[in-house]
Amino acid sequence: MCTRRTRLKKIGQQVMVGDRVVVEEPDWTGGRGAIADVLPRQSELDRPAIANVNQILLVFAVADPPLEPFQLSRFLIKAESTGLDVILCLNKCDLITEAEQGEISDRLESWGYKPIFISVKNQININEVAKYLNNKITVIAGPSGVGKSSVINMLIPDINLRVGEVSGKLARGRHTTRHVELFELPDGGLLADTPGFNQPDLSCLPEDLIYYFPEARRRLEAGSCRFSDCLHRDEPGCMVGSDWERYEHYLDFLNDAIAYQTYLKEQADPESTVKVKAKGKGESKYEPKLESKKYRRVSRRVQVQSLQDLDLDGEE
Ligand SMILES: Nc1nc2c(ncn2[C@@H]2O[C@H](COP(=O)(O)OP(=O)(O)OP(=O)(O)O)[C@@H](O)[C@H]2O)c(=O)[nH]1
Ligand SMILES: [Zn+2]
Repeated sequence: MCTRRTRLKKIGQQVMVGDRVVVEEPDWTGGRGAIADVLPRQSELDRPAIANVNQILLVFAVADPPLEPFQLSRFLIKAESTGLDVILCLNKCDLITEAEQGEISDRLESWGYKPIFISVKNQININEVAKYLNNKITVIAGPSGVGKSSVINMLIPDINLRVGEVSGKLARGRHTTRHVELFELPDGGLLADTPGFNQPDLSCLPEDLIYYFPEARRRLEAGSCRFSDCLHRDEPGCMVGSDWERYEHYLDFLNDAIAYQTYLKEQADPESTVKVKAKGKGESKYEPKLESKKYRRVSRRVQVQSLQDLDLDGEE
């Protein structure tokens, strides 16, 4: 509803969903105004393109569809790679016993997570989830059919999402992957939805990957590997080791990451317009390749974070 001041256009300042802006000359009745300034962003996600997101609410189901560890791991890694906080919510707990819940809980604790078991059907722990979302900007993600729409409906009763119906998908902006909307939570805070997808694309660098595993990250916080370029595949003096459940997942994702890096190197010919700037500790990022060093911007405060391909719904 607002226009962007010419000055902002000249400096190429984009306005994103989630941005805090200064609006001049607001026309309250017409719902119009002019955006004069965009305040510094705390975070920036691609896909969905939202600024100032605080956390990701990852929703999985304990059954129907069955909880698949490798798929869960993949979503967790993708979420961790944004650098945002991750809340793991396991829905449909009405479908399993308490003992089964305990087993899942123990297992995920060894991964470095403390899942919240919920049931939209039996209204279990919904308030617990609501507390986490209070006054934060949250993006909800997870595979298809786990109950994301059901959770959103429960948290925001007047949103009128039609659960499990194709026609209801329009309400979530599913028909266009460009559509991003922040919904207001009744007790304060904003929630954005991402369309369902089954295999998020992992486009991180090999040296960053290990930091997206909390259980391995902990070991690296306790001390460094002997080799600074250690990829934690049994190198001598490695602090990470192989005695952790998700080590196999790590090796699998590492192969993807190495393939990705090879691809980037192939792209890194003089014609290429982007390059990867690796800062280590999970902070690599792309930046435009500039002619010479003196034109390069000094390190940006705002960390450009990517939640790419969270909306690979195939309709783009
Ligand atoms: N047993 C049980 N079923 C649930 C629960 N929550 C949701 N469901 C059912 O799970 C199915 C999928 O729910 P949705 O909310 O559409 O799932 P979604 O994650 O939004 O799925 P997509 O729109 O495909 O991304 C529906 O049939 C719901 O009724 C729950 O707590 N327990
Ligand atoms: Zn190592």
